[in-house]
Amino acid sequence: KEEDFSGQKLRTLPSSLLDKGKDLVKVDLQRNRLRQVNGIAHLWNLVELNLSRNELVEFPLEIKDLGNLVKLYMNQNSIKIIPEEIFPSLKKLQFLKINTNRLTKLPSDLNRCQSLVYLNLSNNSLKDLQPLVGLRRLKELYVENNQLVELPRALFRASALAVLKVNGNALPEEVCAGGLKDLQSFYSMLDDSSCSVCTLKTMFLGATMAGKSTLCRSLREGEPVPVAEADRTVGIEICEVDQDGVRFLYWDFAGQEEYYITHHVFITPQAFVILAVDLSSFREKVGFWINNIQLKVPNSVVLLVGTHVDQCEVEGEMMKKKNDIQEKVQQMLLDRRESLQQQRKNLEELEDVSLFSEQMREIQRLEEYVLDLIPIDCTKSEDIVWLQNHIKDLVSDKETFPFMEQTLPQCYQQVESTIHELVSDGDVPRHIMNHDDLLEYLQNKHSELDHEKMRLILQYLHRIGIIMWYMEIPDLKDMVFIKPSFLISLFKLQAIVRHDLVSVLGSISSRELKSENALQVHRSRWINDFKSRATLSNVAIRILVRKELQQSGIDDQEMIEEIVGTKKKTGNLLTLVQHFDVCLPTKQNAPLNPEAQEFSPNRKWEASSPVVYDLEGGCLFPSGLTNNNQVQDQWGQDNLEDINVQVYFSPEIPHGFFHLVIRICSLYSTYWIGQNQCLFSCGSKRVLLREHLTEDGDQFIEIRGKNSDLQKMWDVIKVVMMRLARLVQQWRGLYQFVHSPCKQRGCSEYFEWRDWQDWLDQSGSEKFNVSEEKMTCRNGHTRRTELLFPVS
Ligand SMILES: Nc1nc2c(ncn2[C@@H]2O[C@H](COP(=O)(O)OP(=O)(O)OP(=O)(O)O)[C@@H](O)[C@H]2O)c(=O)[nH]1
Repeated sequence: KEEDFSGQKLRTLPSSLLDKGKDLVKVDLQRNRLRQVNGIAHLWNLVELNLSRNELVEFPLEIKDLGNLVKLYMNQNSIKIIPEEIFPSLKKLQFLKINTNRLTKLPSDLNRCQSLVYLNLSNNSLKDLQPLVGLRRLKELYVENNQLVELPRALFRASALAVLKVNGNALPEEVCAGGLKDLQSFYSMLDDSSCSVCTLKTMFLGATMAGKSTLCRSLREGEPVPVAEADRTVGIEICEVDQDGVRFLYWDFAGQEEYYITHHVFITPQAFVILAVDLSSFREKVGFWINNIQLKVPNSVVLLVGTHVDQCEVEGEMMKKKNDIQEKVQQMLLDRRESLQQQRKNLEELEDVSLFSEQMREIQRLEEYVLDLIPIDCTKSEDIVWLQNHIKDLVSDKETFPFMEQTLPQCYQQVESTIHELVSDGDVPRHIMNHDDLLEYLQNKHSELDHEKMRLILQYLHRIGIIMWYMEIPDLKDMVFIKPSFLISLFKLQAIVRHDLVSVLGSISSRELKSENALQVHRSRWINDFKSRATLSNVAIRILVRKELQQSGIDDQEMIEEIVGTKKKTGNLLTLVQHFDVCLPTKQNAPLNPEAQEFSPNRKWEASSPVVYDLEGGCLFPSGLTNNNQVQDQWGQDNLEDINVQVYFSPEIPHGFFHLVIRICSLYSTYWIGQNQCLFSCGSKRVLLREHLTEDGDQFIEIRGKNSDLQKMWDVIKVVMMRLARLVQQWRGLYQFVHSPCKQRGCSEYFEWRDWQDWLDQSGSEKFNVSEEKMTCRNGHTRRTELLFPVS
């Protein structure tokens, strides 16, 4: 009664299948090359049909005759249109997957398929979901990554709907992420009254001393504002400028290398980037910046602004430099486009192209937008005014900035004004407010907004940077930074993210040491630990932060304690930087206590003198590590029988990416970290992550496991790859390939992983698509498959 014809390169339905006629209830035809399924109507008793990952362009009309169908898989084809009059006949159909196709429109009678409970329409190009209104039993609906600008209100009134996923559409991000309830709240607010707003987050990026702060402040004032060299940006500075109906939120990023690792947190999609380039200097790495931006936010608009024109001494130097940079940028973009095209072509040439439809979509989505370089002299009024006008013209172009205008409920603005009033009234001296207090205050003024609605508004205000509220961090969710500049200045205060840390540590006075019961010897150890192991004791962090807070005039002890933390409780600030992966918590290993009382069941066990375990933890700053010695010592030699998976990144591994990868290791209790390697133990298994970077070559991260129990090792590798994949989602311009290298010494061949994304997707029903017992590489070396692939 069941037939499995999957993965057989079929182009038509075989007669051996069709002959079975009414006897069949379930057929699996996934991973073939079917463009039509003529004859399928013979199988009129079918209850489940899987046609996913084929080459269907048209939805087969004959499916209409399969009136007993309960489950239908049509995902990962190239279907463009579904004709009318199919779904009304499928009276029993409960489950339909038609995600990852090319649908632009749904048949208007889809809502007559009244048994539907599960419907997946993600990854298409749908603009309208009206045909879904009236599906009374629908419980789960997936419409992620389409082109929806609006959702029919009646959809939410369907009482059965319990899951609705709409990420990746032109709807406010936080609303989509929140799911059904939030969508309901949002639309009910929108129904009350709406307005359209133009907000543009503008980020100033570029090398240190390039003139970012000068540009930012001068554009804000409309005239040159000199910035003293001593007044370098630390962390990020934010300000707001209203110009001709457009609200610019300027984010001025610090250019020093120490801060790059915090950038990824604040660089958000749909932004305008002003990339400052010092034309009088020869150290500019424009390519580095553009690459970073492209990898993280491929759809942002980048304007290159060349500064210091007045300091280009030799005549013609400026033009030469400008042309040179522009040429290089053009070449870089061209290379990138070509490499994307090549990747696409490679995929298209593969035998079973349907397997790669998800990847193809990803590649097509990537595009870049870099505008010509504008040379200016930041000390000249007319240049600043000219740039201001130029930006004004640019942003008024809807093609360049399609995302700028959004329709939002009117109450969003009202709540924002209330918060501004609150801050300017000076009612709250602290810039930080307890979440419940803030909510109470706001609800007093806006009684029509319930908790849920207010939360959505606060989330929106957080996204655009008006307030900062990290509701996803348990330790911080009760706290709202109603003045984000304060948070940034905390980062600035954050004694620990700074370029001159060693000298700051050296300047800690005896009195300051005493406040934490520390001695001079401790101070020396902190300096040594930081220099040699990139680790800083929590005690030192507390001293530095307290000092900075006091220096900036904050004397509220309760608040200082909350931010700084105590021996028992981590301060807010540390929680924050750890959450942002700027540093990792480390435990200083306490030596085993030989006096410790042995544990035996049923006998009361008492801890030995707690003093032995009272060594305080610290923070590790991966960016400060300079070698891999410790990791190497622990790992020993590579072994030919190690499990070895290579995850390639195209076009390259982003700057600072490996520091985030390290985080994966730190989730296991025993781990060692080096400059570009990290190692962890999970039970008896050891797994090494190693970054391979060459300027011109392929860049990849190697995951290597010492071969103990194979199945268990693959399980651990799967966890690592899942975390890696989740991390990569933050770099929308990044593309991954996975290989297992041939295990023969000296052989450069490899085995390509195909279905690894499905393998990682725990909800995916498909298994890993390798069935042979042994695999042979192109050079003829044979190995057992389970050493190369996680065969289930
Ligand atoms: N003569 C001249 N000086 C400029 C120009 N642009 C910036 N400067 C000066 O260059 C120095 C560095 O400028 P900043 O704006 O602080 O540079 P930044 O990129 O913000 O630097 P970081 O904060 O370290 O990242 C300051 O002293 C500016 O006054 C320019 O076009 N001409």
